[in-house]
Amino acid sequence: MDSNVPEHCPGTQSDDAGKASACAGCPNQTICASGEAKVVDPGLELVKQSLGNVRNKILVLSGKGGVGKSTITALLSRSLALNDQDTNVAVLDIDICGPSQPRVLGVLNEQVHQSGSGWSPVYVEDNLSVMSIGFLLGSPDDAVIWRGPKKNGMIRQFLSEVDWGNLDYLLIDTPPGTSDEHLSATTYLSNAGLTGAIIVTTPQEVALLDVRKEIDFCRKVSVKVLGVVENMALFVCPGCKTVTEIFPAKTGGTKQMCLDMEVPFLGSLPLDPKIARCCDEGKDIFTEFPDSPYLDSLKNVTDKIRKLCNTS
Ligand SMILES: Nc1ncnc2c1ncn2[C@@H]1O[C@H](COP(=O)(O)OP(=O)(O)OP(=O)(O)O)[C@@H](O)[C@H]1O
Repeated sequence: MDSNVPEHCPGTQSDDAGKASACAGCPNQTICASGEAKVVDPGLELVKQSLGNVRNKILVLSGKGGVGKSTITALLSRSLALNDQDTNVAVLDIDICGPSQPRVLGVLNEQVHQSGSGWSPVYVEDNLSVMSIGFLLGSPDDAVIWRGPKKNGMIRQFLSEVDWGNLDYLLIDTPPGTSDEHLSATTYLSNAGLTGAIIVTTPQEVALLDVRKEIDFCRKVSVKVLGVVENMALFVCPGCKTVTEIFPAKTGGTKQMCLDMEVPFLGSLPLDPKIARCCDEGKDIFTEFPDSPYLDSLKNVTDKIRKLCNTS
């Protein structure tokens, strides 16, 4: 991080830039107060250059927390990478306050290294890498309490200073909702050619309400919605095989919401306790439980996303 940024910096784009009490003593105070810093963020060009060899850049979003966004990001990355050893996939975790990719992808104790060409991501497989603020924290229990400009700086660094190499897919795991992280990421990525966003939800009404807001956000910032993935829709009892709807849909569920909002429905994934266990332990469900019905559904979702990317 740029250590010269004051902790409560209002940000170069703010009307208070250079004028807030936090700006006192900052080396950029004069340029910020003059309004010159507001004009062009040099990070935009840096990110564009850095991601020049990344074919598909996909944001993974959710309206609510806990609907399975990080899990789907991780498993989708494994699924894309597994399909073809020549397909290079990476995950960027910009959930700065709750990074979970190092744990879910089983690389919790790894460290990132800095080289002449930038930060090297951590490799989960030969063709699957991950970068997360989780690797930079002293301990997984450390809280990150940052204001918007500092988060923006971190995201810019992640997007412009990681040596990803040639990538077919970069999946970006975000925090829930529409906050500073989303605005930063969409600004930098749109300029660098963002393929689109995948939105994750459960069929629960409260989650679907928030998905509508997420779709609205995408439209306002001109991000294409590749589609919506429904998670934890059904539970098949491993003993008696009874199928239970965990969150019964009262107003038509995710499919109907997709029709109403005119966005593609990418598929439905079941609730499977093996998923939760594998993700908590950082194990790979593809090798641990290759017969899990979850994986069949995930494969269908992956195929649809691959097709959407090849055509977009
Ligand atoms: N299909 C599933 N079956 C069983 N458990 C699941 C499934 N999907 C996710 N989970 C579990 O649900 C919990 C929440 O998932 P996850 O952390 O991916 O959600 P999230 O939307 O990323 O949350 P947040 O945005 O708050 O970080 C995790 O314990 C995860 O293992």
